[in-house]
Amino acid sequence: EITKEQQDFMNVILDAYNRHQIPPDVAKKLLQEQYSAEENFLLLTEMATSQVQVLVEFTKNIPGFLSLDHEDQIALLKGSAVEATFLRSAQAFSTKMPSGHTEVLEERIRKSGISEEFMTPMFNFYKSIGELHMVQEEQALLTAITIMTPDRPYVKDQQAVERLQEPMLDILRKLCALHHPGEPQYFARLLGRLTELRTLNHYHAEMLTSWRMNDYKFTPLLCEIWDVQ
Ligand SMILES: CC(C)c1onc(-c2c(Cl)cccc2Cl)c1COc1ccc(-c2ccc3c(C(=O)O)csc3c2)cc1
Repeated sequence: EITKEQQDFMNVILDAYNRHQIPPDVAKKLLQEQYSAEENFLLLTEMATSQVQVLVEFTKNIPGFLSLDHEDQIALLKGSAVEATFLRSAQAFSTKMPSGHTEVLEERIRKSGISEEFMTPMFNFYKSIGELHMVQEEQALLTAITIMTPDRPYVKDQQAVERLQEPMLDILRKLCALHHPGEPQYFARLLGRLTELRTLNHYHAEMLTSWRMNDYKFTPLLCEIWDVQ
C-alpha cells in the first residue's frame, strides 16, 4: 500500500514533470516550418535543446538531487540526457501530443539525416512505450528513476544515488499494481524498457558521429551535455 509520504513524494515528482515541458510555441514549430533535411535537423536540434533545459529543471526538483555531490549531479544529467529525452519524446508520441504533431515529429525524425539502421530500434522503442499505456505518474517516476541511475560514467558516490533511486522504484512498483491490477508483470515490463533505453544510447552516439561527419552543427548546450565538438 502507498504510504502518505510516498504519495507526497509522488506529487512532488508529478508536479515537476508537468511544470517542466517543451513550451507550446517551440513544439508547434514542428507543424509550421518547411520540410528539408536541414530544416528538420534544425527543428529537432531546437527541440532537443529545449528538452535538455526542461530535463535540468525537472531533475532539480527530484528530492535529494541537489544534495548530491555537484560533479555527480552533472554526471547523472549527462549520463541520462539521451535516455530521458527518448522517454519524453516517446510519451509525446504515444499520449498527449496534439493531433498532427505525432506524424510530423516522426516525419521530421525520419528525414533529418539519421541513417536507416537507427530508425528501426528508435521507432520500435517508441512503439513499445506506446503499448504500455503508462499513466502520468508512471511516466514521471520512470524518468526520475532513469536520471537517478547509480552506474553512470564518472559517478563517484554511487551509494548516494542508489539511496535516492530505491525509494522511487518501490513507489513505481506499488503504482503499477494499483493502475494495472490485471498485469502482474507490468512493473517488470517497465524496467525492461529501461534496459532497452540503454541500447539506444549506443545508437544515439553513432547518430551524432554520422551527423558530425556531414558537418551538421549542434547548440552549445547539446555539445556540452553530449560531449561533442
Ligand atoms: C539534435 C537533434 C537533431 C537530436 O539528436 N538526437 C535526437 C533525439 C532523437 Cl532524434 C530521438 C530521441 C532522443 C533524441 Cl536526443 C534529437 C532530437 O531530439 C528531440 C528531443 C525532443 C523532442 C520532443 C519531445 C517532446 C515533445 C512534445 C511534448 O512533450 O508534448 C511536443 S513536441 C516534442 C518534441 C523531439 C526530438
